[in-house]
Amino acid sequence: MTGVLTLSNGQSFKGEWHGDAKEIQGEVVFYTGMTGYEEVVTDPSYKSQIIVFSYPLIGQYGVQTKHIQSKKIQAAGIIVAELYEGPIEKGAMTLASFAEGAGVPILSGVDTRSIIQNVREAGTMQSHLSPDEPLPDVWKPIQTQFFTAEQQDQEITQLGDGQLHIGLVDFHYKSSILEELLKRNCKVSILPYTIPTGKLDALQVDGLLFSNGPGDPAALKAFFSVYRDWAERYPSFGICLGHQVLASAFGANTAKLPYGHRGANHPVTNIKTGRVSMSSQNHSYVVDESSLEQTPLSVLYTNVNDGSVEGLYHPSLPVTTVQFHPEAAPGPAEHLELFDQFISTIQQKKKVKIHA
Ligand SMILES: NC(=O)CC[C@H](N)C(=O)O
Repeated sequence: MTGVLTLSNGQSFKGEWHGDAKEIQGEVVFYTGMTGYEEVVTDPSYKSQIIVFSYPLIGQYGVQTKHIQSKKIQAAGIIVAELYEGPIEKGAMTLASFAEGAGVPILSGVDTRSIIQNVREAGTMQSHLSPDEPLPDVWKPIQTQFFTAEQQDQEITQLGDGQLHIGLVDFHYKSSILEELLKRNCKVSILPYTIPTGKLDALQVDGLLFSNGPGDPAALKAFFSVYRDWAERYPSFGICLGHQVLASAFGANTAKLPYGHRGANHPVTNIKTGRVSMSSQNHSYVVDESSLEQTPLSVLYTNVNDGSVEGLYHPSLPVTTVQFHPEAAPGPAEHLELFDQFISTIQQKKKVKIHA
């Protein structure tokens, strides 16, 4: 069956339609990594987006549950130049059957380069993906708000039984972030982002990790003063949305990039050491550097390509944030050391506390 992607700038692209899904609308974004489609489509930060993969062949190693980042496919749609449909390793399933089971359409055989050129020129835009359905009269606005200020009826889940107790502030975390903490022998409490401060304090965590997540960080505005209070009292590490939220909590502003950074080879410079390293990225929003003047935070990393802010630190508190993804799932593993640094900062602080 044929399907068609129509961008809100009027350009349309025909391809082969896979699955039973009907018409969907979503923001088109593109991912430039050569591998990692299993992690990408299940990463909650891609919630409701239609992902175009720039690498020309996708699906070549199937899908294995050990790589997936959440319970389901989070992307609204998947667009590839060529879809590999098998044979695949025993125990894996094809990307097509994984997506079909999740009700997520794949459009293959599409000129992905041209779609990406459009997005690079016009910016990320709303799009319509359907099996030859007529275009809608009214385009839905791009969904950017994924959080509500109401108290969520979410349990606190505890995993691991290590000495260090980390609170993972859950903005729809990737499972590999949790795994990095568990690998380092931490006890982890997964905290609803709306957890009341009294309840958090009662848990007596040693540090907080503010997770990745979908959409606009401004959607969490109602909590910024609460998160600032937490970060001033607990060693804190923010990843991607967590970085944006912590920066905002300390008074910074965020802005939307024209087409975002999504890939596995984004070079960043550590301002303190001058070292350039490769990072995995997936974001649309960035911290506005000029707004940092109104905060106590300083820049730790910048993006080599466009100079945007890629990480922050607090000069006197154990607070570090990164816009990129140190958990490297998928992507280069050279920033895994940031988890070690987070843990050792907490350990040092605990030692001081014990000997004080
Ligand atoms: N990976 C993330 O946490 C993404 C953060 C945010 N949703 C953005 O697009 O900028």
